Amino acid sequence: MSDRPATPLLDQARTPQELRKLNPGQLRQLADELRAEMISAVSTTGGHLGAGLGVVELTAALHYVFDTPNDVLIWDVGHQAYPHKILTGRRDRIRTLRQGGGLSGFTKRSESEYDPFGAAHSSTSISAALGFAVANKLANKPGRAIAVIGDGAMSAGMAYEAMNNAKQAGNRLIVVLNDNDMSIAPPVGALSAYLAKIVSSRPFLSMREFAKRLAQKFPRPIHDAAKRMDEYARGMATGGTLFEELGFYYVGPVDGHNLDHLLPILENVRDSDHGPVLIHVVTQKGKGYAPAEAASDKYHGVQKFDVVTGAQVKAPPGPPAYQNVFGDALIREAERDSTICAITAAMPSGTGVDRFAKAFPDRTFDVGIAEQHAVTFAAGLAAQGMRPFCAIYSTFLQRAYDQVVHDVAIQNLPVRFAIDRAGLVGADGSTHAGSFDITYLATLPNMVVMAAADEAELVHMTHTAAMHDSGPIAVRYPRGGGTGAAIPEVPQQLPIGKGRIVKEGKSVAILSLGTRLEEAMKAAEQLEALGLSTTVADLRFAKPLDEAMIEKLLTSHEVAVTVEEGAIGGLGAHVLTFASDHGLIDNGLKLRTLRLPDVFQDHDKPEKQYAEAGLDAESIVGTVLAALHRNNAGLPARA
Ligand SMILES: Cc1ncc(C[n+]2csc(CCOP(=O)(O)OP(=O)(O)O)c2C)c(N)n1
Ligand SMILES: CC(=O)[C@@H](O)[C@H](O)COP(=O)(O)O
Ligand SMILES: [Mg+2]
Repeated sequence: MSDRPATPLLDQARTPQELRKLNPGQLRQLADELRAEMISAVSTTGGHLGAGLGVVELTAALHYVFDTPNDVLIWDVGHQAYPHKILTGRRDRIRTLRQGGGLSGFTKRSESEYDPFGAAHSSTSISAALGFAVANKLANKPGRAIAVIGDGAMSAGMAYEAMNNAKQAGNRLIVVLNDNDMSIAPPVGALSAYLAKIVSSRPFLSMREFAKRLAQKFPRPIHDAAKRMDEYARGMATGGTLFEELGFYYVGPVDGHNLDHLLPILENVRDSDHGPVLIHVVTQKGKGYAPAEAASDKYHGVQKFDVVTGAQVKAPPGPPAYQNVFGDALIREAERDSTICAITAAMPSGTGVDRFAKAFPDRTFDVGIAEQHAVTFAAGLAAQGMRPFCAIYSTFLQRAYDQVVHDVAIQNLPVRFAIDRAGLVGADGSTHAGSFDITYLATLPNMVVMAAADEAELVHMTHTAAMHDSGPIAVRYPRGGGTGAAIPEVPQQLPIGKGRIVKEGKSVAILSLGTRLEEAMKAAEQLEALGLSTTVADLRFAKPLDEAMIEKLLTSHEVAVTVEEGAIGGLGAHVLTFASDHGLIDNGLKLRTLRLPDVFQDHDKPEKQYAEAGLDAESIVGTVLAALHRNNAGLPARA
């Protein structure tokens, strides 16, 4: 055994074309180098680590066996795609991950030809891959579509809708089920138990075993490929019955870290002339990095960290995160009221429901990545007398919009929606921005929509929601920590549809919603310094509006500006409509609405995103001065 260090291989595998020039025996070393590179990169950027560590071998094997990008490779969610990015020409930029102007933390079409389909919201990969496969078939073009979907993502209904429809793709569609027995939290539900049963009840499918069974099954050449595949799949009885009943040929379970097994099995599936095939690959989230393997969350999402110790660089101690303020406030409500319960869609820690679960395990429901089910499940609970809090990020609630309309709002059921990650979220970028919930909820009859300006307001609004039995109600709040406002000992029940004047003034009125209040107050200070007396109102409700307060403000100030952490169609639109309906803009009022721009903003630091969106203090001041035809010195603007 030579004691000379092995020649690094990662430098020779900058693209899949280069990778495929290596011989199979070199892939083990390549995978080790790839894993080390990923750990090093993420230690400097932070981001999603555990999922990518679990698919290092799988990534190398898929790009080695399949002719990417002609064979399209679609990663579900895409948070595990850092090794994929390193092997597809982006190693030089991998340390720009999730930073302004840098690589996205998920797959993104505009970023690379090797990212045929963008992701970030889970469970879309099989549908997308099926689209590519059928398109190839219709165009009589070669090329397969491979969807890599996790066991967590496989708990969403959309995955079954796609599999139910997949037969038409034949052998052009391959689904790789990456089963690491983890979601963000441990997986839940019957599917997780089913997969565990398969994995625990039989050895990994080795190539020798695979070939032996194949030979046993087909001693004589069978010319009819369909018959061959059918017998091989059925006869092998490897337990993937659920998938076989959906029309897939199940192959597995396969050890996803054993390249000696992975490569030949993938080659066989590639060359099979029948399908679709589902390969059940078993991996370990966090594989190959001891601190991640030992962590309960397998380092799903990490801050920058010390590679040697795994110690993450903790943010300086600040106010409690909104998710935890909500979790604790809900516990207080549940102590008082035994009908209060909490539902999360696979995001217990991100929503603060994990805290509630410790206090009230019997009244906590993690339904898996199943937002549509979560909402209608909550509607059923409410219809039968419970007071359910459905805690779902703004962006993920988009997936359950029809359930909100059809099952909750139309029936006027008292479901409470705790909408975290409202507004811009920073590093996760446009796929995770909570831009639309004001628009998509405040337009619904019966719906009450609140926005917390700080953590004290969140406590009051959680209580208000708990006490609101006459129909659906939502409270939205942003990602991260609050303003440091004191957490009230006794939560107040806020009068529905009533805002509050935070600062009295005379000539300018800023109508703020949610946590833009801080910037609104800074803007008011700047405007006062320019001689413009400014009122600041925290509207608290996007629906119903505080019409009396708004009418008073609009008829007693020269300029009025609404500001919200939401896209067009939200608070500003409702205030404009109210003003128009009541003739409040007929006599020269200068009314302006500040909202998110009509673009999907890329990832960056949230404060930068809000400045870019024109929702910071400077932009509010600029809007007022422009309305008054003045410049930033407060002087009349030159004609
Ligand atoms: C619709 C939707 N809901 C929730 C999430 C948040 N989320 C991101 S990754 C993840 C867990 C995914 O588990 P799995 O598919 O098993 O992938 P793994 O991290 O184990 O590789 C969740 C719930 C999401 N991305 N999309
Ligand atoms: C990949 C994914 O969708 C989640 O991991 C998400 O990134 C979590 O977002 P937070 O970090 O805001 O909880
Ligand atoms: Mg998983």
